[in-house]
Amino acid sequence: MQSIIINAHAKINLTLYVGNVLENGYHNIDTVMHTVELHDIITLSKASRLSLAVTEGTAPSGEDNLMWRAAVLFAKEAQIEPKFHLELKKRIPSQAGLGGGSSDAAAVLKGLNQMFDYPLDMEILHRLAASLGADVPFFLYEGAARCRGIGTDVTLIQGWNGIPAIIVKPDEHISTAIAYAQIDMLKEKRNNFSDEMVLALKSKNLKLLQKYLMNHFEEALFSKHSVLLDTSVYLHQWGYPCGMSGSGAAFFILLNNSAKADEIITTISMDKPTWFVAKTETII
Ligand SMILES: C[C@@](CO)(OP(=O)(O)O)[C@H](O)COP(=O)(O)OP(=O)(O)OC[C@H]1O[C@@H](n2ccc(N)nc2=O)[C@H](O)[C@@H]1O
Ligand SMILES: Nc1ncnc2c1ncn2[C@@H]1O[C@H](COP(=O)(O)OP(=O)(O)O)[C@@H](O)[C@H]1O
Repeated sequence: MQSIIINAHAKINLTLYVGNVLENGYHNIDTVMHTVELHDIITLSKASRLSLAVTEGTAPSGEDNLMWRAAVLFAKEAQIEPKFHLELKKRIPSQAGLGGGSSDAAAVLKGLNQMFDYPLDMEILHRLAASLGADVPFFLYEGAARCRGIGTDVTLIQGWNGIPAIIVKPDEHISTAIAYAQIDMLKEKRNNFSDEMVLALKSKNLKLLQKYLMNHFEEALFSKHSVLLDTSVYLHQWGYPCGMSGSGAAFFILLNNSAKADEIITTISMDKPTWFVAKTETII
């Protein structure tokens, strides 16, 4: 196989409980993540050297791109020369809590493994993924999962395919590391509803899902970033399940009706012309 094209999907966090901080600065978390259809497009080709081109949208080029680091790690572990061309069409907004960079990195690991006829097993891929970022292992599996530890302990759960969704991102960028530091300042935190969220997905009950959405980054960041609080209030006006994804600044709305999603998107696009707004759906 000379080349391969892969869709690298975004994720949303339906729950995100942040617990204690570890000695290395990372935090224990408990999060229910779900893949959505919104995706970057990655093409991997055999070449004479390692190169990377971003041909649509904006993302770091060269070694600063997680895809590059994933390719180097893969080649070393598989004991082959890193001679690949990596092409990225970037459609997932960056620094948004949608895991775009992590998903791209996982797609490179999976794609190269397929291209070279599976030299690495899932356990090794998981280890390489975890060394690239706490969110990366989830994207090896996709669908729906409960992720614990620092996010790298992935348990697959029953997902809910095809919930119409809207992804919205105001003009704000939040660094994940800074967002975690803000959580350490919180005196009180909401309960962890991850057990309940697993059941809400299993029973495909949108009301239950709405009841149990939670994200500690909302509590930590809304008081410091008024744009985020304002966005949350604005998006809740329609009465559908709505929350911030990961460490922000993207939000999602989940609906029971695709036509209503179109209507809401038209309104948001008129009210907030500079925001990123996209219609998508959950996928498993
Ligand atoms: C918050 C979450 C929730 O899904 O997603 P995003 O909002 O970034 O999408 C993840 O935990 C982000 O995972 P990821 O983006 O892979 O994190 P990494 O690159 O490994 O780490 C970035 C920084 O976040 C902090 N970090 C990350 C994970 C974790 N469990 N505890 C942490 O404290 C560390 O300060 C680290 O230096
Ligand atoms: N392939 C990539 N796509 C996007 N960002 C990347 C990529 N590789 C590295 N990065 C870096 O990672 C940072 C976080 O990006 P991203 O993964 O989109 O954030 P988040 O996890 O918050 O959704 C970016 O600011 C960028 O500098």
